Amino acid sequence: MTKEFLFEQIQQKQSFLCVGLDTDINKIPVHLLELEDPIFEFNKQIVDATKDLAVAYKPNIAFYEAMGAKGWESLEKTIDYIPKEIFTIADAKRGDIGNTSALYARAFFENMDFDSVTVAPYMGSDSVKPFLQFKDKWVILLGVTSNEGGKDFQFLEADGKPLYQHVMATSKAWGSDQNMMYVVGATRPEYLTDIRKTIPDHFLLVPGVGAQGGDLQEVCKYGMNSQCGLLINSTRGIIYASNGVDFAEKAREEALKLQQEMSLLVQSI
Ligand SMILES: O=c1ccn([C@@H]2O[C@H](COP(=O)(O)O)[C@@H](O)[C@H]2O)c(=O)[nH]1
Repeated sequence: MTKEFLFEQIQQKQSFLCVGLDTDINKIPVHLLELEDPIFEFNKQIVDATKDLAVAYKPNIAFYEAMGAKGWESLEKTIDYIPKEIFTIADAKRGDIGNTSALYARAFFENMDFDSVTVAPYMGSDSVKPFLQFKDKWVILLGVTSNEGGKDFQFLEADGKPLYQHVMATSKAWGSDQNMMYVVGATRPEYLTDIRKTIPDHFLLVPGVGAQGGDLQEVCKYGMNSQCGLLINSTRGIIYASNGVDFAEKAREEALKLQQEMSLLVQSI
């Protein structure tokens, strides 16, 4: 998917919501467990209930890998089911020596038809560049993560700048704002002004709204750009709003609350 198309979708839907699909067999409603593929059935109903409100879906690969071969099957069916105009993110946090990264890239971009994959920058350029060889596919590089432990390394100073700034300033030359995005946690909006000085035009994937307590307005105040520039992810706050038979309906209600807030913000661009 191109950046222009993504922005068109944001304008059309008045939304920059990314719904996380971290589907945990132990958390889904019990009535689904008697079905052949409960994980896929859950995802299908979440997608059906939210697809007019979301511009992206983000399955976290851990939730599928943990289920073995059956989990990969549910993931493949989910990706095939999501409408093509919706941006898909394999939240896999991959990255390895070049020839290994090339195979990770094939797994998500050729074997499965994801639009993007999250990649950890720690192993440097040759671990990231193989993911950038695919037309209209995206790398989403970890920048400033939302978790408490993110501060263990990401803010350490080198040459007067925090490590995450080195990551962004160096890596942006490996691709462009047409094939790279960065993860910036919603729990750390105070870094967005500085981040926008380094990468004014790139899209940011922002997890941490909802269950982790990140604030949508704060993120938008400092992180939005003229093409929106943000994909805001909420997972547990949406998909586990209820664990009863009304789970999809309640998920829609939560997604709608965020979309309505986003609509006003899109209009202000
Ligand atoms: O810095 C990061 C990077 C990734 N994540 C992932 O996003 C979702 C968040 O889920 P919530 O339920 O909305 O908290 C999840 O898949 C994380 O692994 C992140 O939270 N922070």
